[in-house]
Amino acid sequence: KKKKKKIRGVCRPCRIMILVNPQSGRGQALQLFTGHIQGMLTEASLPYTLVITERQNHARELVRKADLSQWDALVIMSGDGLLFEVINGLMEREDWQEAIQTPLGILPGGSGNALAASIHHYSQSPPAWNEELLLSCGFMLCKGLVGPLDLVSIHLASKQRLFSFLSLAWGFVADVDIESEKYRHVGAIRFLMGTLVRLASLRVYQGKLAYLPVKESDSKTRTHVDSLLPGLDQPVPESWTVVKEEDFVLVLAIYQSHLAEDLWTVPGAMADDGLIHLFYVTAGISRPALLRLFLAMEKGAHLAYGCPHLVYEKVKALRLEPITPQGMITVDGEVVEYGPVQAQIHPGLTETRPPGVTPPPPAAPFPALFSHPVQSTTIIKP
Ligand SMILES: Nc1ncnc2c1ncn2[C@@H]1O[C@H](COP(=O)(O)OP(=O)(O)OP(=O)(O)O)[C@@H](O)[C@H]1O
Repeated sequence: KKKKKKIRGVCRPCRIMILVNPQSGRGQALQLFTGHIQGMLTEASLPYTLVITERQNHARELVRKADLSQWDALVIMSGDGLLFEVINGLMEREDWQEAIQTPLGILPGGSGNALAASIHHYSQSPPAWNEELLLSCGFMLCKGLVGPLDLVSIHLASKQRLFSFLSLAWGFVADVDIESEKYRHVGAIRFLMGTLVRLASLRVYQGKLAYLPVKESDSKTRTHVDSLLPGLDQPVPESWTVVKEEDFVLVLAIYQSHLAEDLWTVPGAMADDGLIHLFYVTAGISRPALLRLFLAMEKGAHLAYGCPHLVYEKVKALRLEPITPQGMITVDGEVVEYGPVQAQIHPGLTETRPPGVTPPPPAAPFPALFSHPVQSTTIIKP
């Protein structure tokens, strides 16, 4: 049984900062907030402060400087990109260890909404899309339960280090995600449109892939300082598996169940399972077979096809070194510098419940809010 804590339950009302990106999705996030969420928060007597983001990195700068003692939770109403900004803004702070434990929430306002769809799925509710998903996330937010969330630390060739809660993608998935942004006015269907366009000009991407597989005997012990990752200029350790193939159609490392509202990519994933779910598709797959995989993903049935080009591994760390000179790599759906990249999971391990906070009832729904309970040894900033 998962332990969950409540952000309320102490003697004063909870204070929530809600960051809304008015440009996200079809540009209706603010209207969706006022139409569906505002009344819910008022009825639940949850005081909040609304911040409307004005530009890229606005939220990142804001949380980097915010007095976090003023806030019990930071909630994002946008796509996954704004949460990526907020998490990295928190990790850039001097007091990042404490800052990253601030409960974070998400209300779907984008066109992908992978984390919102994943959280809804973990709550064991039947699938929901669009406004129904928003309402579900709004209800979960009002219930105020907090659970742990895994983070993945990502190293780029420029020595930049990023923190990711969703995915690292190269090849087909990254291309579709970015190329389909121009269809964002159509909502979630943009991914299907992007998939069809990219299928028409299917590419093979050359590169080297290696990973550290999870072993049965592995316990979810706390890891040190990206201890699994050698320098990017060093060879991978012998315990790693080096993939023989070097011609790929896609490589996708994902750590939540959903890649988008209607893409149930990892049927067994949990928010804090301590795993990177690594998928890759090798060259030679036909266009119809690739399309079938993505269509089957809506019901989480893609692995059942036994497609010989699709490989799925549970790993703790991985390294990708593209050989193809140009291409797209995305982290949580955002483009990052193209080149060698490696990643390691940091399990959202311990769940500490502050003294005096009553444990939630056993039948409590899954939390809508997450924190990453880091220990001083878990992640050390460069
Ligand atoms: N007012 C704004 N104007 C333009 N861009 C903004 C604004 N506020 C935030 N952003 C940026 O928009 C980017 C995209 O945000 P996000 O992924 O959350 O939404 P989205 O792209 O609509 O979602 P999805 O990827 O699911 O379609 C983020 O990088 C964020 O920095």
